[in-house]
Amino acid sequence: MTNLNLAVATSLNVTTATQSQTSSAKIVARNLNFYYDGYHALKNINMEIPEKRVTAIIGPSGCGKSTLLRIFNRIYSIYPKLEAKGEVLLEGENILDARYPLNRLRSKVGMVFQKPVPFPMSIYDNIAYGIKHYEKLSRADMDVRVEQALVQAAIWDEVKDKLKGSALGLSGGQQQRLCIARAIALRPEVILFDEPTSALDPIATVKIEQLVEELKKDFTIAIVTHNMQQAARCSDYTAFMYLGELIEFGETETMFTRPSNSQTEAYITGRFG
Ligand SMILES: Nc1ncnc2c1ncn2[C@@H]1O[C@H](COP(=O)(O)OP(=O)(O)OP(=O)(O)O)[C@@H](O)[C@H]1O
Repeated sequence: MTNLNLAVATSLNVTTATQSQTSSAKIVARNLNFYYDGYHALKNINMEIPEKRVTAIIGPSGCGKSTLLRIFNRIYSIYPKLEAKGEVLLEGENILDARYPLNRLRSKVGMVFQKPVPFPMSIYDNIAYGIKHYEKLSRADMDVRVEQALVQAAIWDEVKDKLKGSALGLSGGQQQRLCIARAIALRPEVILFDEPTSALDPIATVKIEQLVEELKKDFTIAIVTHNMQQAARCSDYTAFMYLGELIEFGETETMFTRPSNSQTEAYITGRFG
């Protein structure tokens, strides 16, 4: 502990270690390699994302964090010349297999991006829009689903009186929670967060972190973050990546207090990256 950044270490959620022992793997990456037009961006990644826990993916810029996250919902497949090799199993099925239907994958694995991008429509329609793609609901059932998603994303009280108002009129933090509500509304099993607070002020950031903590009761969560304190505060497990490789994976408390790899320790303590 003495060598480590005390501010980060003291942020740790110490309850997580005991919780984590009972969780099974929701996503399993096996011998995963990824290439951008021949450039080898991910090198033989083997890791497990535990169910209904928060897994943080950390590492210096360009190490492959976002690439890994995006493979988990196969976003890359819309671009030519990008290739994944190996397996990513979601509940035992390989989602990299082209026969795994993209529609099914997108309904099971939601994504929240760095910059909130609400659709240019009402708050209500932002949530209802995605649901309509997958389900035919009556007006009354849709109202219930929209409300549930907004409640679960901790934004209902702020928007319940202006559901017909434009989503673009919300603050950045509110827009990000709306985007989280949009993902939740499809009832996914996994939610991927790609630096969800990097465009937000500290107060909005705290709200999102509290929300992530709350959401793990119902969802499996993976979050890419540059913020060590955020990883320490809101994750149960941490994956440290460097130059396209997974260097260390473990319980967050252990990683931040007793990392087994010297590169992990150097990164966590701010000596590089
Ligand atoms: N579309 C692309 N085409 C070619 N190379 C890419 C592309 N996207 C990413 N890369 C390369 O793949 C590697 C991993 O990038 P990635 O964005 O996954 O890293 P990261 O750890 O998320 O970085 P950051 O923290 O800066 O967002 C980097 O070397 C990057 O330059």
